[in-house]
Amino acid sequence: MMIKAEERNYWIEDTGSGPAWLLLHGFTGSTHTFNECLSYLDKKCRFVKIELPGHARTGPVGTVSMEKFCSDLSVILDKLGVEEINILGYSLGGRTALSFTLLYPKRVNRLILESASPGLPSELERSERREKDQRLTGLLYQEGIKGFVKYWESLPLFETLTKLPEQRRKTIREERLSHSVEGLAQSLQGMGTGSQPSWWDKLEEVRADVLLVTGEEDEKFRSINQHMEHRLSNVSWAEVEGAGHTVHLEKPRVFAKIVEEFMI
Ligand SMILES: C=C(O[C@H]1C=C[C@H](C(=O)CCC(=O)O)[C@@H](C(=O)O)[C@@H]1O)C(=O)O
Repeated sequence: MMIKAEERNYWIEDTGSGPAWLLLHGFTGSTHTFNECLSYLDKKCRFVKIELPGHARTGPVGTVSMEKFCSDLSVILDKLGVEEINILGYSLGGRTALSFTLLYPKRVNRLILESASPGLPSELERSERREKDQRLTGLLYQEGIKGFVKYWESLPLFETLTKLPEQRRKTIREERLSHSVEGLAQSLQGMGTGSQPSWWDKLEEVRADVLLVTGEEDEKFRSINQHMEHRLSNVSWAEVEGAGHTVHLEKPRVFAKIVEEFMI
């Protein structure tokens, strides 16, 4: 269903009953992203899935900053009658989950951050990342969605996905191809890693119980999460053997077990 927040309409799926969990996909993802791993969950939960600005059925809604999206999310949760929520976020969705937790601390109970970061610590790094994402936007417009996805799939960060059976890779590719150039460009500009605030100096303020999940073969985000762990108070960290950045797709059963053990 579509739910309006200010002048933006978001695609939302609200299913099940029990403790409410908000599921936030990564860049080029959709509400389908966690479907396989959730199929291995026994625990009954209410799942609220949303397609982030610029993605899939939400589509291009203008350039939405991380803070503005979190404000929209609070409106959407109000409209769904959800006061307190638990959040599972992957990559971009993890950065978004952490942002919402810090901006609306009374609303978040438990937080699972898969392959996520609190942003970039210095303005120089953020500026350099914004320039990099601007070049990525140029590639989007130059090559179109098919050419962009071909490039995106080839990034070293996703090398471990090549081990998946072709049919699984085809499904992931179809999800990445389901977005518009304009939508992904707006996502990069508004909610890109270099566009959001750095939360590094605020991690100790997080009161929610946090579970960090990284793939053992994702060196970059293992290192980031090592630093995050030192700054978070109520935190545990699961490193998944034989997985890279996209743990929930590479090891869906293992990921589901880790998540289920953290859910209450
Ligand atoms: C390539 C880098 O950064 C991107 C990597 C992961 C994030 C993501 O959401 C990818 C989801 C996916 O394709 O499965 C993305 C983000 O946080 O927006 C980053 O731009 C990198 O080397 O840091």
